[in-house]
Amino acid sequence: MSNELKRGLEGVLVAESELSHVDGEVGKLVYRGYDIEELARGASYEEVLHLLWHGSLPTRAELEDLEAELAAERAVDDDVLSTVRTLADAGDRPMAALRTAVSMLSAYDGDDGDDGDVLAEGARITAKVPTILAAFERARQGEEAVDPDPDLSHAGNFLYMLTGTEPDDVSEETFDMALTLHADHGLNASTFTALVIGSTMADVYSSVTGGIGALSGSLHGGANQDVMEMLHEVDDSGKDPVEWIADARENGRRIPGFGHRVYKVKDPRARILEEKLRDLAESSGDEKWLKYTTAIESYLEEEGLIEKGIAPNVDFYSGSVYDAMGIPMDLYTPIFAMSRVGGWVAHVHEYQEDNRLIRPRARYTGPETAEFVPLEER
Ligand SMILES: CC(=O)SCCNC(=O)CCNC(=O)[C@H](O)C(C)(C)COP(=O)(O)OP(=O)(O)OC[C@H]1O[C@@H](n2cnc3c(N)ncnc32)[C@H](O)[C@@H]1OP(=O)(O)O
Ligand SMILES: O=C([O-])CC(=O)C(=O)O
Repeated sequence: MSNELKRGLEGVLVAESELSHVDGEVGKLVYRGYDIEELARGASYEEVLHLLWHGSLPTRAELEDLEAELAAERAVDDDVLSTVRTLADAGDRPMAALRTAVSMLSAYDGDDGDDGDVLAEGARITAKVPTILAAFERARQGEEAVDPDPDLSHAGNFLYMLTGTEPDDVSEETFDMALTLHADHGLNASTFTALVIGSTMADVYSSVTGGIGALSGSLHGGANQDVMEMLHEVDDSGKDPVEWIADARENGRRIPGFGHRVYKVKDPRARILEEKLRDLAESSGDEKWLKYTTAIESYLEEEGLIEKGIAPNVDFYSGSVYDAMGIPMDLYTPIFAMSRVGGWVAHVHEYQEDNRLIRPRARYTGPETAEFVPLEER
């Protein structure tokens, strides 16, 4: 048994997977062999779910079946929605409220005779996450929840439930593309969390709840909100973005949206989102965040950060895209979860096909022996 310590499990292989591959040296991401760029531009999120869950891009009939399955499962029990409203009133963060609500869903699963079927239960969770998030946001705004519309796509229906208005084509396509881009990414921290939980043969509600918790942190999915907070900080400072970022670097600050455990070059998803941001900024005429983000990236490149392998990741440009769509900042990470739930479900399903309990070890650095002293003598 090897005693080599791999801090943060860097580079450790713990499973085989056919789902997605990240080539961090050249900046390439594929889902089951399909390049992320082609999927982002050519496939809907529902097509990507079919690819991840069922192994192939769907035929028209298969896609219609999956769309109908998801649309039929969008409604969320009133008890769960009432808890969501309570959490919104109490000032809970949306990511925390989502974690609580997903955990609660297991009590209202509907028992379709498929108890323990990861794909069936996973599809139900995937269908309900947008409803939960939209209801949370509406409650915060003092508005009634909007019922899901089964005729709209996964992306379009979320935007509709959020605003009460059917989205235009550009918003729906942009949001759908963002969902596709975030759906899966190898054994990232939240997927690994879901897998560890799944490897004990716990239910998929537990895996997804754990995945949401892991994704919320600032080193992982939470970074998309941090990027937007940084951009506001730059703006509020009245400084030029380059001056601001130079000061931040001098003060030893980590730059959110930069750096990645696997990518040593710019994340291909960041390229696609940057391009999308450029299109949105050009058509709206509001180029502020585009100017700030690109100025920061150029400065960090000149400073040699990118050469050192600390390059823009998926979180660097996504927030500015969501902002252009009028989405509040603290929904960015829950939206990441809304997409990544598809990947979590796919990985748990795949892993459990040939399951082995995941149980690594820590090198013990405590004392060899210690003499026990009873409480009354301490
Ligand atoms: C969807 C996602 O999860 S993508 C990642 C989202 N997270 C972020 O954007 C947060 C900012 N980025 C980071 O904190 C890191 O790059 C991580 C956590 C993503 C990856 O980190 P790791 O692979 O563990 O690298 P680690 O934290 O060991 O950093 C290695 C070196 O790069 C530096 N570094 C890494 N990221 C950054 C950054 N964003 N800004 C400045 N320096 C950085 C570290 O300071 C460290 O330098 P040192 O060796 O001189 O001490
Ligand atoms: O892969 C990772 O470590 C982080 C992640 O989830 C992503 O980049 O989408």
